[in-house]
Amino acid sequence: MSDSLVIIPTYNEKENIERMLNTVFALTHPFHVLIVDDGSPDGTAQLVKNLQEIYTDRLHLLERAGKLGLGTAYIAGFKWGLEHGYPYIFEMDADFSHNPQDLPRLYEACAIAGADLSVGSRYTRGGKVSNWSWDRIVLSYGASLYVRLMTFMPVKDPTAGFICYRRKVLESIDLDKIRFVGYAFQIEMKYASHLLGFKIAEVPITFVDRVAGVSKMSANIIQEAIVGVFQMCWRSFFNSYRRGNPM
Ligand SMILES: Nc1nc2c(ncn2[C@@H]2O[C@H](COP(=O)(O)OP(=O)(O)O[C@H]3O[C@H](CO)[C@@H](O)[C@H](O)[C@@H]3O)[C@@H](O)[C@H]2O)c(=O)[nH]1
Repeated sequence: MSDSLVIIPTYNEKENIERMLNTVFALTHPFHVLIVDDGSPDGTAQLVKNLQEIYTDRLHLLERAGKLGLGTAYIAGFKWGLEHGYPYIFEMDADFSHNPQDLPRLYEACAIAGADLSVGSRYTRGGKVSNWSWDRIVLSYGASLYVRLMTFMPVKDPTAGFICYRRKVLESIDLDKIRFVGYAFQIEMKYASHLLGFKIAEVPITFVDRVAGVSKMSANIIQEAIVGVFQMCWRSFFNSYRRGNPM
């Protein structure tokens, strides 16, 4: 048994997933991995099944029928991780935009330094973005500013998707109340954690744009974030994300 589960959502990541898994499993800390694949037409899930023959106890696979969005993939993964008893549960992209070598630093920020969740942050001191197009930088930085102004969250990179959660955070949040399915899901999870009083630490990382495969960013995802953040703040005025509270 390991104390750490890394959830990696995948949609058409055949070009990245084998190298990613080999890298994670070569780390000194004995991370386990759960792949949540949404029926990738490129055969990502079959490749993961082949790798399960090598990484028998450490590599798990959840298959879903179709592309249901990043947010619901993580929610399914969180529920699986909680059911299987992991004390620390991580989010990470499959495409090396998050460097798996940074996983131990996120772990230490929680397990040693005492944060409830640690966020791999591009916009905290020491963090940066490498080889992104200027329009993607403007969009991402603008989104972060917008969210910080709307929510008053003390998090410089609220859209970040490289995270370590202590299980108590995921147990406290009513995961069925998380409404965003796209990347705004990242904002909503941090917002819920913040409202419930959990201690959020930002760990500086360098985010590198993917070299293989394509981003799944779309106009719908951006629209969900702009309109949705406003609705999210409004709703939270009246109700709580805490498990057991009506919303
Ligand atoms: N299962 C599943 N996986 C998905 C889906 N959409 C994307 N993914 C997976 O989610 C990861 C991130 O997808 P990308 O499309 O590469 O994301 P990105 O544009 O680089 O966005 C990253 O940065 C954003 C902030 O700038 C983050 O908000 C986002 O979570 C992600 O880390 C990849 O492993 C990808 O295969 C989906 O519908 N279903």
